[in-house]
Amino acid sequence: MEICVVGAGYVGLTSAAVLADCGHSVCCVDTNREKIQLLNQGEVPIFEPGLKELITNNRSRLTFSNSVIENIGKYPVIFIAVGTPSAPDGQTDLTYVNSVVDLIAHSITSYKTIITKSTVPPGTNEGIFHKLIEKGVNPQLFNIVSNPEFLREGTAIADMLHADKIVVGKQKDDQRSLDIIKEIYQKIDAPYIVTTLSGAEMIKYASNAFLATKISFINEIARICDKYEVNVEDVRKGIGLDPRINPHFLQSGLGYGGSCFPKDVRSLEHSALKKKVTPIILQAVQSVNYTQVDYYIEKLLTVIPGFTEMTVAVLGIAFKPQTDDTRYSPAVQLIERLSAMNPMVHTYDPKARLPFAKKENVIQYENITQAITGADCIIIATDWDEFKQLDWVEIKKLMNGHCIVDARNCIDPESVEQCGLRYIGVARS
Ligand SMILES: NC(=O)c1ccc[n+]([C@@H]2O[C@H](COP(=O)([O-])OP(=O)(O)OC[C@H]3O[C@@H](n4cnc5c(N)ncnc54)[C@H](O)[C@@H]3O)[C@@H](O)[C@H]2O)c1
Ligand SMILES: O=c1ccn([C@@H]2O[C@H](COP(=O)(O)OP(=O)(O)O[C@H]3O[C@H](CO)[C@@H](O)[C@H](O)[C@H]3O)[C@@H](O)[C@H]2O)c(=O)[nH]1
Repeated sequence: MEICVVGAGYVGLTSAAVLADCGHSVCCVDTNREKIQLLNQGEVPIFEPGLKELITNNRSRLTFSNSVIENIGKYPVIFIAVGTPSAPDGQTDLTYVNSVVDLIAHSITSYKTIITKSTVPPGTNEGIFHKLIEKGVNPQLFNIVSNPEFLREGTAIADMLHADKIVVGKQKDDQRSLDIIKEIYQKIDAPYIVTTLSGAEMIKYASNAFLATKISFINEIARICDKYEVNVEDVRKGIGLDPRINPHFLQSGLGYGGSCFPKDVRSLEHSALKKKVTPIILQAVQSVNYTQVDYYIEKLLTVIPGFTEMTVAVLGIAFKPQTDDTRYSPAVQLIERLSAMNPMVHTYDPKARLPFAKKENVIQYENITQAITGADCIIIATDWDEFKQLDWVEIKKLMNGHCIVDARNCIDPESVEQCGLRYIGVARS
């Protein structure tokens, strides 16, 4: 198949590389000149494990270009993988998706299968169909497919290659698109869920909202555990063994972040309110998450005397390990709060850079040793493996104080305490 992937972000690049690896001829286009230039020089503008290698191995079937409209016009299959950020009122900003639809309307001369990978609110793909018709495009010239993506950053390639499902939303009686999708994903062994355009859109939002709900649920349970001196890790294990609950997405910490959960839960809330449905659970999920960093800081102020006088080393900037993405990162939120409160904040992340303008009292170090040296307190804000494997005897020698705050419950309390350091987890007494 000849495929044009529009958008060279996390999803666009991963899709392009995986589709090329499946034997298709793929052109990935983006308006961002710097990204395309880097890609054409053999570099990858984001950190995603294995992506650089996959792109390099499939270079014969994979091209990158800034000529967006030319390639949209040329290819029979178009994947829309552009960003769908939050607008200030919480609804999804469809500017980028709409700009691609405009380009399709301007360039279409032969039949196209238009596949939306971007996460878009229920009704959007129906809207794309009507928009193209309104712009005078012959309905015989295209079909629209909603094919949401469920990959996670950090494990994006495996998630795509070994997807647990392929969701296809299509228009009634459109067998042609389903056949094309099945050909595209021929090498991926996953069950198909075939539904309407809006059905597929809703599956994506419901999936993210459910996972976010699990996280806020365990974070609320952690708050209650804390007051009763119960170890939330025991509770997590205890409930997680029940197959109806399962152990995934029950790790308490600073709350969920990233480019998807915060914006998608908010967008679903907006979609509900638009139809006069009060999404009580979605609102509660967000309420727990919005307050989680502050709740945790309050706790530190209570249990660590003189906390505001301390030099704090925050380990982790990315919203989760194995990515350089800092969008809605709770670690960044934490660093910002501490910088307004503490005299000095050191930080270190194996891949991510601080996304905000330089602050006098915040220093990002290039290695962990420098970040820790002289710190009164260390806070683990992102659960990178590098932080789980630290040698606490050596750490103690470098520190000025003795507080180790494990804001992701990712290290063994005993190994810290054996070295004469104080361990403070999330509801982990
Ligand atoms: N990041 C994830 O883990 C993930 C997973 C599943 C689904 N999604 C969804 O996939 C979509 C893309 O997410 P992302 O994280 O890859 O986004 P991103 O912000 O990393 O990348 C989007 C890219 O689209 C490009 N773009 C915007 N308008 C364009 C246009 N008119 N023509 C060509 N390129 C254009 C931008 O320059 C940018 O490089 C979003 O809807 C997101 O919700 C993301
Ligand atoms: O038990 C857990 C699991 C995750 N998190 C946090 O939740 C956020 C999101 O994590 P994760 O889901 O692993 O990352 P994403 O790459 O954002 O992936 C989510 O969002 C994508 C974009 O829609 C979807 O495709 C994926 O299926 C969905 O997992 C991160 O801040 C994690 O630290 C927790 O706090 N506790």
